[in-house]
Amino acid sequence: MRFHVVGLGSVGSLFAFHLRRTLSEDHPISIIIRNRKRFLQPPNASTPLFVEKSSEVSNVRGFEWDEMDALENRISNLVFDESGGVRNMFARVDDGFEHRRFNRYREEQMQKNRNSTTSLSSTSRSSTLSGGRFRDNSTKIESLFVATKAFQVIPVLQQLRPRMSSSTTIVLLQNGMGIYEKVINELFRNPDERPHFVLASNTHGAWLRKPLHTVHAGDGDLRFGIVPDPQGRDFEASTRSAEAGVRTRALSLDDIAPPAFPTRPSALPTSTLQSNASSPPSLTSPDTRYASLRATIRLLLSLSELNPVWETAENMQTRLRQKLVVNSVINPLTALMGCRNGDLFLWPSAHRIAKAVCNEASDVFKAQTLRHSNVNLSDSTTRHRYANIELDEVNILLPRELRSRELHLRCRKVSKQTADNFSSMLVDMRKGGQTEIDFMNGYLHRAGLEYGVRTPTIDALLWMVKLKKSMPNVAIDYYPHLKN
Ligand SMILES: CC(C)(CO)[C@@H](O)C(=O)[O-]
Repeated sequence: MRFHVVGLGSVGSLFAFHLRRTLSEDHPISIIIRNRKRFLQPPNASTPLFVEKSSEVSNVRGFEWDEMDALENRISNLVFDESGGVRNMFARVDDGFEHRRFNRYREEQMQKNRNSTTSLSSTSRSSTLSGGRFRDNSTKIESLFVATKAFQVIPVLQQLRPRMSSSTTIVLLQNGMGIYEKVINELFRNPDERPHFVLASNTHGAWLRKPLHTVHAGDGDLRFGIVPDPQGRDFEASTRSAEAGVRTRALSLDDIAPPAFPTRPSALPTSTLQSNASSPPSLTSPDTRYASLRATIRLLLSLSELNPVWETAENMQTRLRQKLVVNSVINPLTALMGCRNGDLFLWPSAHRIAKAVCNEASDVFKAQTLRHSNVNLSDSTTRHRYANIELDEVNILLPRELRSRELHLRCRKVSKQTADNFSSMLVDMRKGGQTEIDFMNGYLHRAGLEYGVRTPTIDALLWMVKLKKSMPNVAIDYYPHLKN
């Protein structure tokens, strides 16, 4: 079975490295790159990926490289009007230099595009140019690890969608929350045609020394959970099994699909999970639809150096929310202050801001939990009781990890564990690129509005990051006397 990886930042590179090291050579790994011009030499099967850990550098080779057409890639985010002119632009740019260069020649490219896509502009009022525009690759995608930035997921999946089906498995590895919901709403509304989704949360510290060379700076873990099946298959049946004793109830690959078809599991790494299914399904079995999901989960479990943990869907939601808060504290504060993660909590003011964010986020989670719990608010006594209580009293319904104090402790712990790192948001901002703030503080802000919870500190950080990103950093140059 073939696995694809898209997004070759620090996390994507670390993943691709460990996938290649773990999988037998019978299983090709294709790295989808968005622009070969970013490489000094076009990559090929002997192009290595390097990972540096504790000053020791290792490398692996043997990848296949899929190239998204650079021009198609850029123009796929342009929305054209009837005359072929640009109506709106969601240009995905990697840094300020790319942006400026892109601006310089976009008119020329657009002109070429207008000439070659007249039918597009004449048939629709407003269309996006997208959909499988790979120059020379149309391989079907069975399993895809998406390690791009959160804001790149939609355009990238939009382009790859023609190569996917309801049997494909997509692993989302982004920081932040709300990405899966956006993907479903914008790209896969029909549950019958929807691929399988796995949500993952990575806490390993990693940064790119240069393209294709990742520094694995701090050990963390890799938690992942399968999004419940719209077709109703229960991926967690074994955890509820009446036959198994409480101690032996665990997630089982056999709840996803029986083994041995069609992924030649002898060629996959040996899973620590034992299979107890009797016989492989037939060629026409509906289990073929779930084969890539089983193989992907099995592969994730075998990435032992990344400390993988398969979580139930419910536990995964807790993990994702916990990480969301850590990111909503550390990322904007380090990006605004221009400091390393470990510098933050040396200062009482940072603690105050972090505590306020954790309180607000925990209140949002309590309100969400209350709304989705079994508390029957149509019952007037219960409604009266809950209408008058402080959100604190709902603590009992909230997983311990999402209580304010625990969240604050978690922020401090991550800041310490990644003390020498520059956060991804600080790096994005310094490169002049887009940040993931809309999927971090932005997600909590929107949830606060939806559940009627005020989030003033979360919002202030959100607007300040946006302000910092948009305001040119020149003011001081106009007033030289202020520099002394
Ligand atoms: C947690 C975090 C801030 C640690 O570096 C990381 O998720 C990041 O940089 O986004």
